[in-house]
Amino acid sequence: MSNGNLTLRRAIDSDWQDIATADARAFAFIEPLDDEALADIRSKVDDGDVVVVHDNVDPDRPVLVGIAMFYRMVMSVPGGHRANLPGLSWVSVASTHRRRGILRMMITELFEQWKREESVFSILTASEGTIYERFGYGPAAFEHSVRVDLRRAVFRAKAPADSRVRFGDPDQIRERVPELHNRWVSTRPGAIMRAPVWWNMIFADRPMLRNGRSGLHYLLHADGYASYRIHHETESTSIAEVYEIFAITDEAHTDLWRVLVGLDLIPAITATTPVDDPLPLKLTDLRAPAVTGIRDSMWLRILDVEKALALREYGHDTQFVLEVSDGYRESGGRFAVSITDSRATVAVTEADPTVRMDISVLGSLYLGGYRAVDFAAAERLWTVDAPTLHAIDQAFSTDKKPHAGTFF
Ligand SMILES: CC(=O)SCCNC(=O)CCNC(=O)[C@H](O)C(C)(C)COP(=O)(O)OP(=O)(O)OC[C@H]1O[C@@H](n2cnc3c(N)ncnc32)[C@H](O)[C@@H]1OP(=O)(O)O
Repeated sequence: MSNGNLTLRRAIDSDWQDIATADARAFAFIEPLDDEALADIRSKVDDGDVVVVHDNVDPDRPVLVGIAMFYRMVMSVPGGHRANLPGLSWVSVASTHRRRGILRMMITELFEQWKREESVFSILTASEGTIYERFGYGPAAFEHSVRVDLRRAVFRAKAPADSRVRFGDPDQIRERVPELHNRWVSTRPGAIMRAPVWWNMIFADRPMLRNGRSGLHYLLHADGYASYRIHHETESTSIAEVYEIFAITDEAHTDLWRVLVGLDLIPAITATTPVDDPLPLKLTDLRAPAVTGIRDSMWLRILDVEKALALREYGHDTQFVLEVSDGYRESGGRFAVSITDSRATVAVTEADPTVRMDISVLGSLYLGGYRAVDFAAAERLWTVDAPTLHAIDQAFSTDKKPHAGTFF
């Protein structure tokens, strides 16, 4: 594909050093990824899933000015079904070439590929909140940043007589952690499964990506694990930063957090948690874990409304005619939706709509991260009457809030 002096093609082997340089500039890294870290990334993506744009004003010296790629990922939807889907990532355009339509050119190319491949959804983690809605993505999962004050963190329940948590040695970690994570994926909508190549990068724990923090310490439980780093917050104080904590059972969640809040000689722990994490309810002082931030951790784009609606389970049986607008592609239309025994049958219809919304709003509702009543209050979702809104709200709500668990 070409557009004036710009050409778009799939990446080849010799592009990767330029990709690393361009990526470091675009994302304000101190240094480009080194050879090892770049090899880790390359092991997770096929060059055929990476698009690059060159400026050919000087045909002897084409300059790389745009990159976009996608990972082939698997995500859990409400009810536990796992969907294959492209995860858009590494999107960048050189500062010298911004706002000339290069992002749009690359996304259009990838959407064409996903159409050929009959993808039902696409996901991404967004660098800014204003870029991706125009392409039909909606914020779909959120996470809290928390800082736990260890002087105030006391569990209500007594500690069990026997500790059920152990530090893992490297062999145990490699053997058990991927299996525990895979079991956790089934417990949350929006949870992203990790292929073995993703684990290689995590277990390699490259010093370059630690930003001066310690290596990872792993805590293992029969039904979960946690990993954390120590870092100097001030010259005289170190704190622990939880890298990840995934618990399949409530008991494992309590046991792992009990060990973390019992770490010696540090005043605080920071962590990223699901927005409905029960830790504050387990402590005598609910203010011990202070929420220091909330982040839209994953955005979802529905590419095929009929298939997407039929894939998940629902919290309430109902019928409605849904009109979806899609200003970027042709995924919208009118759909008769009938939910019985938590499953939906969906068919294209000419009937008058009883619910209307943009495709990005449907993406935001799909995993249960937002409620329909909130979008109605924001005047971004219309229903024919209040009972219809209530029914839609009940149908799309989930017991647990979505949590992706993997940044990409
Ligand atoms: C999934 C991910 O990888 S998220 C990471 C995204 N990358 C970054 O944040 C790295 C730094 N930023 C960049 O590299 C670039 O500024 C990009 C990729 C965000 C945008 O690239 P550009 O080529 O300038 O975008 P392009 O000109 O195609 O713009 C497409 C549309 O998005 C809009 N847009 C682009 N960037 C932004 C922005 N930062 N904020 C708001 N709107 C934006 C444009 O106005 C344009 O709107 P329109 O077509 O509806 O009129």
